[in-house]
Amino acid sequence: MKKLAATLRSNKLMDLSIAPKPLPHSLLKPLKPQPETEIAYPKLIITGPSKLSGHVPISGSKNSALPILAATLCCSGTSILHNVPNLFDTRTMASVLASLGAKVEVFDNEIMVNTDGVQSVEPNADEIRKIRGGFFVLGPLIGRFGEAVVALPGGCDIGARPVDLYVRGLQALGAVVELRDGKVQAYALNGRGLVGGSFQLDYPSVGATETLMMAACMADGTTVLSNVAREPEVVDLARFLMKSGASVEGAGSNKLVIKGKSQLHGSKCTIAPDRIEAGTFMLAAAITRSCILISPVIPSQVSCLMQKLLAAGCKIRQWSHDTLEVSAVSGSGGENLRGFEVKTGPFPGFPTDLQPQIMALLTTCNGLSPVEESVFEKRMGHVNELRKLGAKIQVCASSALVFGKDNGSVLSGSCLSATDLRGGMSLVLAALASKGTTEINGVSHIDRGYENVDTKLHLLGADVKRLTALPSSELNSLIVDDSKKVRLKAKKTVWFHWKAERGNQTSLGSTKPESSRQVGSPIKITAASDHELNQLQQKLCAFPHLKFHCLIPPPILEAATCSSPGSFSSCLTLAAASFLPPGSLSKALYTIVSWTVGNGI
Ligand SMILES: CC(=O)N[C@H]1[C@@H](OP(=O)(O)OP(=O)(O)OC[C@H]2O[C@@H](n3ccc(=O)[nH]c3=O)[C@H](O)[C@@H]2O)O[C@H](CO)[C@@H](O)[C@@H]1O
Ligand SMILES: C=C(OP(=O)(O)O)C(=O)O
Repeated sequence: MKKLAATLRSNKLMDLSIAPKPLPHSLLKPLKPQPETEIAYPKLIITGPSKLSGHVPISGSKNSALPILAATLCCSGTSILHNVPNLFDTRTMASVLASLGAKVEVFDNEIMVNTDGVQSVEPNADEIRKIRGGFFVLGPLIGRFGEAVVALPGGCDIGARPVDLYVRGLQALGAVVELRDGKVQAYALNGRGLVGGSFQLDYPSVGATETLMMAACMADGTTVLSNVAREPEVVDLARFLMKSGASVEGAGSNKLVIKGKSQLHGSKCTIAPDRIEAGTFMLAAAITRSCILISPVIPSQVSCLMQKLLAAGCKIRQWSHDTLEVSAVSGSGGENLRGFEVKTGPFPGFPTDLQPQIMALLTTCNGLSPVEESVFEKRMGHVNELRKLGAKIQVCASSALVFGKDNGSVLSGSCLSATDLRGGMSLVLAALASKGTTEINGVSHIDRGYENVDTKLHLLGADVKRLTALPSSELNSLIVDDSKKVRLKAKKTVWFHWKAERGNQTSLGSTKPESSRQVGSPIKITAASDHELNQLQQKLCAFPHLKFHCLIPPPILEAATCSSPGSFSSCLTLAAASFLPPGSLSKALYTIVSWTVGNGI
């Protein structure tokens, strides 16, 4: 553990007699995650307009579960978390903890973490870069072990999302913090551990508040953090830490007073319901002019949204302490909902994580609705996609003006791509209200934050289908014979879903192999080198979304297999071409931009 501190101390460039200086703001911007391949699958196919009815169960909160999972690193022994949503982000967080040496066991919605075997202060950087919440382990690691090396995080691409407040806050607690090779490297300056101190955040950042709170719980002495975030997820984290033996006062207000303890112990915790998921389903009821029951939800956590929906003309009834009924059925005013103004802000302001979804609703209301995004500077990615459905929205920087139904917004199905979590969900909501069929690509963004979203909508009566790439378990073998031919065998018939482009035309298709090319009979791909063969194998084994650019001249379309060595991408192109229906692409030069193997529609 002390290796990092020793290395940093031996660095001649670093003079420990000088107080740490803040790192330049520009250096602290997270690296943008580089998507290796096109994210097309899974897709959702939604046919609307939908009418919803019945009850929807709300899962545990992603944004509470992530910092609480990080906080288990503060605790010796075992922590048991119930009601953890089964999401890409929580599974990734579990791998982050495991990469440090923690024992992590996942049973459906329960996660047990035992940190007694933690041997590293450097979590797997690839996992950290996939999500935002992974970065929060910085606080517990430096708090408990005196040092940490954590890669800059990923998460939704909705702004620069720098981490300067985390760094300056840790420096105020006596840490030396450096940025090297895209990683934040930190150690406690006095060689023992952090010391309590005071720090005022320039902005009430949720992640920085949570990270500093966890670090301060194990600092020597008292820490005062001011202008902190007041979000319910911060309160949930404080509750878990206090159950584990910490002393945290003021959670939910803008000032935290934390008395450091030398040790915290594992405890049990039930993750609170996800207020953003609940809010999204409230909006689903409104946009489809339906009536649904939503529980569990803590009404005070969605009061901002309730005010907006009531102003629009929806009816909301509280059935019990954690059950709401949201109704926008025709006859009760639902046909003609009124537009309204939205400005996002830190809690108790309107949540930025509901801005894209409420914008979808506004496209179906009457009147002009101004929307101002004040938390993230680049959270308008959904607007272009909503426009493809027929929405009329003008954008200027972080503000938008939504022209409602009476100003010409009429939604009808189209082919869309999700580019971030909540933006993706706004497309789902709009698709539910659209006439006809909408295909939504990039649903993996939505799966980061909504557990079983398609099943929940289906049970409410929506016509929603999920199209997935075939799971690798369905593939029974990838055979490489002596002549280095790669054969893909599947247990059941697979389809090839492809996307081709010619000029500005895009063509999407799904091809079932002809009988002569049944899966089970091999796709033969000759690789140009062992290296390319390895690359191909790895990609196919991991169930890939292969992306390549290669023109297919019509004569080669006739070829069923590639018999001579060529480049990796041209071999794949030929393999794909061999599965296209004869003549489908032969009339013009197309570029295959992506293809995947999956189930039939
Ligand atoms: C995993 C998680 O809990 N994610 C939530 C968390 O993200 P996250 O914790 O990343 O969001 P923050 O509250 O930190 O970000 C708010 C604003 O503060 C800025 N900032 C933040 C830190 C910093 O060191 N410097 C800085 O300038 C950000 O760029 C952004 O403009 O809160 C956001 C705001 O409610 C939510 O949208 C996210 O869903
Ligand atoms: C922005 C979000 O997530 P993250 O911070 O994990 O990217 C979100 O949940 O809307």
